[in-house]
Amino acid sequence: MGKTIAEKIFDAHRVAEPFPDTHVLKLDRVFCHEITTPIAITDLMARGMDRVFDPTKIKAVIDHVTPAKDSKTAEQGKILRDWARRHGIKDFFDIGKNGVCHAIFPEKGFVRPGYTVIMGDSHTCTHGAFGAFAAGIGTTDLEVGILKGVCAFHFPKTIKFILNGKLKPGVYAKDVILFIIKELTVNGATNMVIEFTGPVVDEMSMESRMTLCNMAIEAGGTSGICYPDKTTVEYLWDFIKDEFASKEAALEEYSKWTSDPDAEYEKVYEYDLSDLEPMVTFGYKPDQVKSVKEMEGTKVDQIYIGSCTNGRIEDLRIAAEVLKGKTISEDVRAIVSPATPAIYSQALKEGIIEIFQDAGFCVTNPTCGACLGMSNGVLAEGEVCASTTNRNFNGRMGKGGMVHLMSPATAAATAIEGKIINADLYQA
Ligand SMILES: CC(C)[C@H](C(=O)O)[C@@H](O)C(=O)O
Ligand code: SF4
Repeated sequence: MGKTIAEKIFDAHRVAEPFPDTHVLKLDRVFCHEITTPIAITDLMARGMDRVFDPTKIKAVIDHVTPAKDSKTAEQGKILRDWARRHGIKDFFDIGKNGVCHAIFPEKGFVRPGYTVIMGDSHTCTHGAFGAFAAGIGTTDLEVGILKGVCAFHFPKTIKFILNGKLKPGVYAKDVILFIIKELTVNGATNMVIEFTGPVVDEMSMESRMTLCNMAIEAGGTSGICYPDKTTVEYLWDFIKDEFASKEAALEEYSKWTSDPDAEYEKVYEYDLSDLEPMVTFGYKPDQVKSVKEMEGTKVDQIYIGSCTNGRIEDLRIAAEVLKGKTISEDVRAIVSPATPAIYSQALKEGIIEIFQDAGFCVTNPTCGACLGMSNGVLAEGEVCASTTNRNFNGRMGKGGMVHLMSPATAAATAIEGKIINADLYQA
């Protein structure tokens, strides 16, 4: 019987199987941010176990609320900062150099095909875009990961999506993943890995694959995963060129991280996405999804473009294309948060920041910011936000606020209209 990519990664990392269906895996990366890691650090200190397994495999960032907005968030940042210094964690990204964890860590080349990655953050599944097994975990697992460099998982039961056809212009990875979550429902992939395969994925950039994998958790998935290919090698090349004689050699090595044709799946879904329309959520659950056309005319108060889902350069380019030479409706306010300093700089160079500002957007520093309703764009009671983020839970961006999840193109068009609208009106 063949194996899935996740099973192969498990086989290559398993150090023990102490109980049936408990696979203890060696970790290649432990990622950390200032909301969840300080709890683990404080607990480890209290137990007299203030140690780390390998400072080169731990990467840390202050990203959720930065610059700090109050004493509590200042303290969280301080605990993480002091810990990184104390243990010689060189890859620690603080104010001025920091960005959203799931954008900055891949951008720095920290994720490779075949890796195991954990983080105390639910959207860690994003990194599966590189052909890695990447999972969000809780405080206890994080503590063990930091101390020992291992983590226990159940067998990676896998659901496979074969995405055929070619996306229409104006339809993006965000529309694809919203469609998939609608099909799966919010529990449809609980404790399972979601494999994204097929011509639609093959055509996607790494940025788009990250958008796809990012929302695997919104269907309950442990990790999203794409097979590494030429696009993966191109993206990583600057970081791996000393390891391989050529890109072809890298591709050959990474190709082992692919599922066998006779691998066993829990379920296989196959779709032709050639007719897929832009999608948007309408309720408080990410599986409450309709086409943008069905939701057209819904009034919004705020537009937010950013986050680990859609705050990358590709996303800003797409939104700027729609916004170029236009201004946002007088009835709304709009905020954009480039996900990392490198994305911000690139957007500046390309004139994208100017387009956003001329259109009337507020441009913030790289941060999770408004995404989780803790800073930089909290909604008031009863307000509605058109957002490129990944969660529309009740009150997510502010108590009593409502969020509609959509692509950067739809968000940009919605900013111009002040109501949800299909971006095709503004696209050449
Ligand atoms: C703060 C953190 C624990 C949380 C998560 O795990 O997802 C956050 O990133 C979010 O998106 O709500
Ligand atoms: S951008 Fe939003 S979803 Fe992503 S890690 Fe930050 S808070 Fe969580």
